[in-house]
Amino acid sequence: MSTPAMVRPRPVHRAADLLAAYLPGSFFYSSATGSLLADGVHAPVRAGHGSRAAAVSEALDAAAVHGVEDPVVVGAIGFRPDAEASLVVPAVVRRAGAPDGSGPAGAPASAKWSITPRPEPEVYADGVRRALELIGAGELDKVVLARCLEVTADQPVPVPALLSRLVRLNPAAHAFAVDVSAPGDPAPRALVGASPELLVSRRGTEVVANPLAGSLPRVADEAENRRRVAALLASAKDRAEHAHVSAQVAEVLGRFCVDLDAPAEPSVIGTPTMWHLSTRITGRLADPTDPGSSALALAEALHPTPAVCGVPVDRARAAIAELEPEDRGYYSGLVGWSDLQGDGEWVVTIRSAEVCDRTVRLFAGAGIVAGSDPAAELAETSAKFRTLLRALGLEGTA
Ligand SMILES: C=C(O[C@@H]1C=C(C(=O)O)C=C[C@H]1O)C(=O)O
Repeated sequence: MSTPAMVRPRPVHRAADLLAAYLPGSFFYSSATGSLLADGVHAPVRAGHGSRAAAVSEALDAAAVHGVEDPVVVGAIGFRPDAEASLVVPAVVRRAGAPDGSGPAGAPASAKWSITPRPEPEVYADGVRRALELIGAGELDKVVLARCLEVTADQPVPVPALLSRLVRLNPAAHAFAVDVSAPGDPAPRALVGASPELLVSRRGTEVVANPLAGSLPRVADEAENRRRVAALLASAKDRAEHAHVSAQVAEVLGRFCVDLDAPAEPSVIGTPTMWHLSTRITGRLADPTDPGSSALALAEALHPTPAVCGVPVDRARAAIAELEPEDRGYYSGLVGWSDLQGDGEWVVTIRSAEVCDRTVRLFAGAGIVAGSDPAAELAETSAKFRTLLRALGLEGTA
């Protein structure tokens, strides 16, 4: 079994050192398994939907032939099949352990802000009603509807400080910052976030996925939080919403794995702002030497899970295109890294924003199934925005 890149013996850095060294244009990723900072571009990886995993393996092989030691590919892929992707073999990679809560916290930006919801909250709630009609008519079983907050400051938003605060406030999350600048952007564009959701990781033969779906906002009062956790576990609506995701993830991984372990009952995980039903699914790869079983190949086979799209997937995509006025861009896509051995870690791009100069575009979505309540779904998206709003120093706004 190959040793995962992030735990290979390395010159010792602390996650806080990597965060302090992060500059706009770098790639940063941290999770409970370690941290990675990548700079420069040895080679970009250009490939479309369906051929990315193969292009990534080729780019990694070519980088190894060119003498790059332990090459990795890092980056992000957008939601739609024809969406943008930003994948590179970086020139320099530094690794460290998991964030330990130390390091720069970065003061909240003191800028003046204006916040524009897109669409207006009532329009989002109307979209939920329309989705419920489609579900009632038997067109759909589940669809995830998202909305956007466009936040504009009176000065450029400092991405390093925002990233540091995201990591400090969400030490257990999969935190990331990816340069997603594209031709035509008025300034460099960064995708930043603190996702609670592991799409898939692969280390040697071991595969792990941790789908989430079915949520309630977390509050300050601990007795109320205990009630919410119990309510979530007891809610038939939330369990049905969750089961769509856990079943699809287990079905897809079952094509690649032997010894798949998919618990029948969800548990609850907490983030600083939310409670989610969660299922940790593990498996052993049938053929780890097959390039078609790389971490990114698994991620592409899973994406989009019903945690961000819906069931059936094509009708859910069509409903999203009809009911969401804003293009999702990188939101609800995937972010992560893959190495030469095919190991890697890819997370669902949620609790995220795209930052370009003075503008921050936040997205948050909620799964709609029979029994969903438009006001509760709207409140759920507001609560999900809190991850980024807190990091921006804009707590209490949505
Ligand atoms: C779509 C988002 O989150 C996803 C949807 C969830 C839900 O509908 O309950 C829960 C966690 C995530 O899988 C988001 O945060 O924007």
